[in-house]
Amino acid sequence: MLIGCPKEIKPQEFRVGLTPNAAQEAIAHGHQVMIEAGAGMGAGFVDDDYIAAGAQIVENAEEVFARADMVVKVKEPQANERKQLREGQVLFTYLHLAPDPAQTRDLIESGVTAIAYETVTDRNGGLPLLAPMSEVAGRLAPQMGAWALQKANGGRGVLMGGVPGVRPADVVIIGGGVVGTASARVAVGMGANVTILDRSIQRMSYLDDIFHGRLTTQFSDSAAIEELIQRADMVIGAVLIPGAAAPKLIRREHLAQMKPGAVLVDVAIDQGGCFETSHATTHQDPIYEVDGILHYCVANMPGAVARSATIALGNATMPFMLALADKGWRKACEDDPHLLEGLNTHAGHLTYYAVGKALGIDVLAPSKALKV
Ligand SMILES: NC(=O)C1=CN([C@@H]2O[C@H](COP(=O)(O)OP(=O)(O)OC[C@H]3O[C@@H](n4cnc5c(N)ncnc54)[C@H](O)[C@@H]3O)[C@@H](O)[C@H]2O)C=CC1
Ligand SMILES: CC(=O)C(=O)O
Ligand SMILES: [Mg+2]
Repeated sequence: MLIGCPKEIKPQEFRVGLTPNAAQEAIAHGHQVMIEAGAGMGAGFVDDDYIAAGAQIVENAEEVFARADMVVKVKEPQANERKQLREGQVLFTYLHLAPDPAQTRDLIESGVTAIAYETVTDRNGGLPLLAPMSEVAGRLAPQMGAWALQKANGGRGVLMGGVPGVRPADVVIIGGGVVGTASARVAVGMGANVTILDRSIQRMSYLDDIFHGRLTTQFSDSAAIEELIQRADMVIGAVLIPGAAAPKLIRREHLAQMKPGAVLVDVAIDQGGCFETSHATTHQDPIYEVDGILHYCVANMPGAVARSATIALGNATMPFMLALADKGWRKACEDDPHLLEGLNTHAGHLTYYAVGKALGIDVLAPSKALKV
């Protein structure tokens, strides 16, 4: 199979879909790999690294999209990239379709077989291709929030760890999955007073165990959220209902009850965000203010630490990428129901139920899509 990897074109996205190591593995499996010139630069991989791995460098993305049997990327295809996708081609990348009707329509119309990293599952009920980036974004969230809390950036001027005789920042984390746990680890490490909310008692029990009383867990209902945000300096939104649009847990009227200059970090923004007033921002212009409350809503946070994030993502995607290349998408998905969960569009059909529900589009069952 000919595997192609274009340079990412989303603003300030420096990750790359294939590392030189992944390219070398694919070539060892008998495949050909084509990389757009300069695609790895932002993550510290030069063209010569790919050439040494046995890959071919091509001058532009058009050639990658035109020739590749499978396109491997990081971010959802942008409008210009979507025009170049076609039926019979496999696209393997993050998609986040539920909050993105335009992308969903374009992918369906293109006929491409699109497998979304964020909906591939594992046998423990986890999301193995989302988890590495959730680890990264989760660790970044308190760091970005702490920066926004600084007075010069519009924040309350509160230091995360406080100082002797002065209270630390109150940090509320909604959602105690991979992002929430990683955020808690960093916020606790910075000395903040951390409360983490989830709806899974089992998950809170795990968090209670591993943090040894260094944070408080609380069941996530609207009363608890309303009470906690009134004294919060920072709220981190880290909920997920896989594949679905994020529930809006803080609405605009709640902002008036918060402390002026408090910060909302909406990590769940790639699924539409869990605060009503959130809209996606970029690393170039990451924060904005609504009713005196700062919002940080960067939808590709790991792009800020592109090298660490690219390697972490590449480690996770490699076995799936190899299975897709070795067996073809159909056999790979037939053999692995967890990979089949990643199938979001195929041959003009939407094949993921939570997206269909969010956007009101009919869905072809993935098991039936295997036969189309
Ligand atoms: N902005 C960015 O750059 C990035 C964003 N993300 C996003 O972060 C979000 C979280 O991802 P993960 O932590 O990997 O998911 P996860 O599945 O590990 O954790 C989600 C948690 O939310 C909990 N939850 C669901 N509904 C809830 C509610 N109403 N209140 C409180 N908790 C609730 C679940 O029980 C679960 O523990 C996703 O939307 C993901 O796409 C992930 C990586 C990068
Ligand atoms: C998960 C995701 O959207 C990202 O890493 O950018
Ligand atoms: Mg994202």
